[in-house]
Amino acid sequence: MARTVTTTTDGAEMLALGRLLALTVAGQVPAESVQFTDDGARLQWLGEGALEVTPANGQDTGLDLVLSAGVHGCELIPIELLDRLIQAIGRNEIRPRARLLLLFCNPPAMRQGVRRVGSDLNRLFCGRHADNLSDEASRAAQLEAWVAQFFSESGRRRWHYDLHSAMRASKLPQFAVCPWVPDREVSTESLLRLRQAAVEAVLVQEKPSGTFSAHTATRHGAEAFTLEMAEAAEGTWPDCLDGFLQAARHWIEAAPSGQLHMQQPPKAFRLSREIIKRSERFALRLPADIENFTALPIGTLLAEDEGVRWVVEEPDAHILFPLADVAIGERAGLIVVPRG
Ligand SMILES: O=C(O)CCC(=O)N[C@@H](CCC(=O)O)C(=O)O
Ligand SMILES: [Zn+2]
Repeated sequence: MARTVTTTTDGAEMLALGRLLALTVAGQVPAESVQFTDDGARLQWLGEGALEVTPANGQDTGLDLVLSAGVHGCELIPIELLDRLIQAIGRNEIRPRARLLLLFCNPPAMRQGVRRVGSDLNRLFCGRHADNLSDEASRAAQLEAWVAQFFSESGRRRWHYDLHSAMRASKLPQFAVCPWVPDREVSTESLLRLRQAAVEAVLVQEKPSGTFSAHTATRHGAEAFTLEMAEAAEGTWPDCLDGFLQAARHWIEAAPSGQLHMQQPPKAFRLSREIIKRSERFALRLPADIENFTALPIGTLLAEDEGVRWVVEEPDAHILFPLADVAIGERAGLIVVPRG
């Protein structure tokens, strides 16, 4: 049985496939595409950046869990979080009792440390790659194909957490975006599970989008979220990142969820308005370092564009994802308000 191992700095043995991040960034094909942990979990390299894990015989508890990161190559914290989880599986420290699909989504952007090389990958899912000939469109199609194969068995629970980082401080350090699914309200249990992972807020979307989590939610019925992980200034590691790692470990090991019902669900927001960049004259009129979820008094000027001024009209408004450096026609910020 194939079993290339390396030794980590603390002397522990690590399966070569536990180094998926290093393989992906180096553009290497592993010598062995299938490996087994000491406990018998099966790791299979599917292609660049993609690893499928099958629990050892008799250990599968019926959950299909997708964890993805690196859709935007400059978002380093989520990439590190996923790497830590994969390495822990490769060292047999985390013992999977769920099927896993672990994805580093955008290797070219990760290599360059940029949000995107060409098109924004996270706008090309739900089939939106179809009329697009870019490399990102092919990657979106490939990711969709892996997910479709992974979720092909009916009757199993399906979860997907797509890990991102908003690249700015946030009044609510860790938050989620819940994609819109026709005729489906987000389940209380999945919201409580977010809280368990140290997620403090959730933006509940009310219209379709082309994100990866929207794809798995709408096409595969998965409980899917984009998670915006907390920022960590150099040399720091906020507790909520460990909170997420601990929760993810519990999900992978199918550990009892404990006092889930005792948790308060995250604070819910809905989208009031999307600020769309219409021309090269677009300018944000907010401080460059404004934190996500900063409250916006009525009358605040947010942005100006050709013939348009974005001024706050709604009570209890907050800013999310302000970013002027986007393509024309794309979102340059969101005005969100508490939900119901
Ligand atoms: O847009 C930002 O400021 C960076 C964070 C980020 O990449 N967010 C995701 C949100 C996806 C969603 O709405 O589910 C994105 O913009 O793709
Ligand atoms: Zn992102």
